[in-house]
Amino acid sequence: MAKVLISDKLSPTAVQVFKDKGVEVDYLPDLGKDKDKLIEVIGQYDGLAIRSATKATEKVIAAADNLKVIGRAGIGVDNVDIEKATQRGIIVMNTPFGNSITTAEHAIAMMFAVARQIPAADASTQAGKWEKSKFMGVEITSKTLGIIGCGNIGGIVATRAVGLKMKVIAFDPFLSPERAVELGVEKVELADLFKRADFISLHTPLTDKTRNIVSADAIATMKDGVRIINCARGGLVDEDALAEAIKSGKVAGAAFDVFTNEPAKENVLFGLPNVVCTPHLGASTSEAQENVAIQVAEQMADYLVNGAVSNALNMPSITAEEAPRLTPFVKLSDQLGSFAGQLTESGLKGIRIEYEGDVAEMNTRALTSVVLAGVLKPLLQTVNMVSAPAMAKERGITIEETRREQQGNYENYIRLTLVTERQERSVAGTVFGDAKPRIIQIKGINMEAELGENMLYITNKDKPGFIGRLGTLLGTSELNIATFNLGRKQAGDDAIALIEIDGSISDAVIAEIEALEGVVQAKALKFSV
Ligand SMILES: NC(=O)C1=CN([C@@H]2O[C@H](COP(=O)(O)OP(=O)(O)OC[C@H]3O[C@@H](n4cnc5c(N)ncnc54)[C@H](O)[C@@H]3O)[C@@H](O)[C@H]2O)C=CC1
Ligand SMILES: O=C(O)CCC(=O)C(=O)O
Repeated sequence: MAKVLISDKLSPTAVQVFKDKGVEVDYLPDLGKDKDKLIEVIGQYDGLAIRSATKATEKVIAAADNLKVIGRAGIGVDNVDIEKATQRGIIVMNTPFGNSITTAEHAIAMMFAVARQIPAADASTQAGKWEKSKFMGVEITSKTLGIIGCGNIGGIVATRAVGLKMKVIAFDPFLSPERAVELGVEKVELADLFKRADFISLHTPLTDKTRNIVSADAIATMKDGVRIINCARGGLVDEDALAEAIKSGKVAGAAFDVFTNEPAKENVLFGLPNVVCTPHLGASTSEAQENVAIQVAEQMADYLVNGAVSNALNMPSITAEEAPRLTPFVKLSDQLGSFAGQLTESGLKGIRIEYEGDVAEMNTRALTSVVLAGVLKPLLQTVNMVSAPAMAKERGITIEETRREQQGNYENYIRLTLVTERQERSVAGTVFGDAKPRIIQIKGINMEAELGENMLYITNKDKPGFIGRLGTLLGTSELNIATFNLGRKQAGDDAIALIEIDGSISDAVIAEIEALEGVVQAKALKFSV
């Protein structure tokens, strides 16, 4: 039974979802803060469910010998080393929509708070002062809100702000003109946004491009009295530059939920006039936490139990509905990759995968990942379908995928061609109605073979007497033949034999086979069945 660790505070519903789906679960919500303890125990688990306190660092991942999936109950995955997880074949998934409304509402709440200085006015009033003239605010109606990053959360903020009668402008290189119209926003360039906005709200991830997107230079181009809201990620705004701009009066206020260093026990913005801060509360509503907890548990359990993949950041999705239909093709892809990989001895330069017929309509991205993992496995023991595309890329192997409708007799087939420094070698297979994968062609030679755990692959000169000699040798070596498949192009050409053996084939037997008259190549191949 798969076992999951929840190492951050997650709604208890997640525990129930895991249990209902047949996954064992340990709920240790404080463990995420104790990185040494996490490293000590992580090796026992197949899944790790987290929020933001747990840092799935390189060290944690290196110790995670059984880990298959990390699930983030939330959106940002900057607390997960995705590259290292991918290299170890661990899927990283998030819940991209479960807390978007809640976070957008927090941004709107922060905009009001900074427009009307509500926190400071509250503190003053409850302290018994009645400082009515001190807390003069501004209306937001008819003001311009500049949104940087107009994805899920930015888009919700935009529609709420339009409802509040604001003029909304947005900078987002991936925002299509159609979506901008749908949201009621004007798409603008960043420099234009800085010049025109009365309020600026950030909603991008933190990347090399977005780090300090609000810099000292950017602030200098803004309107005097601008107010800045950050409920996305610390580091999007240069906090020192903003602090100076608040002190000088250039910026009239800032509302921050996220900080460059978290937990933010101290920060250059703290205590400045009209700065409103919350401790990364954007996603903290009961509704959002229930949503993300249920969603992450369902996604992780679906993967661990059925192989369905959703919202993975390092792997194509496989829906629960398509997983059963895809399963025989996953097996075929694995067998083709493994077959070709085990026969490849010289430097691999390129991999071509052709999908024809029914299979071309399926999730070929996932199948391609499986093929790649099969090909690379003889070289890289730890590779799997998650890590294979990155590992192939790292090694400069080009991947070409083509898909077409049925043209020949087979309702579906997959042909894999490996391009090495010396040659091109191809192998093709199909899945019949019985859901069993079959090899149908090797190096252009037709045959129909099912692969078992131990296979003997032989290329030989097609001359009389060879099969007899081989049979005798296998018999005297006490190797029982389970199935025997032969193929050749024309009489007298090279022929191929693919033989299933009950038991493993030693190097000594392979050497004896190689010594038989007419043998060009002999190899013992192993498959997972
Ligand atoms: N404060 C909190 O508790 C929470 C914070 N967040 C954070 O909010 C942010 C936004 O989340 P979502 O809207 O769900 O993400 P999303 O992926 O739906 O949207 C992000 C948008 O940023 C845009 N973008 C990327 N690079 C850009 C650039 N250089 N300039 C301008 N736009 C750029 C993308 O095109 C995309 O449309 C994330 O950083 C996420 O981690 C999310 C949930 C809760
Ligand atoms: O889990 C949380 O409280 C933080 C949520 C968040 O920052 C995110 O989903 O990106």
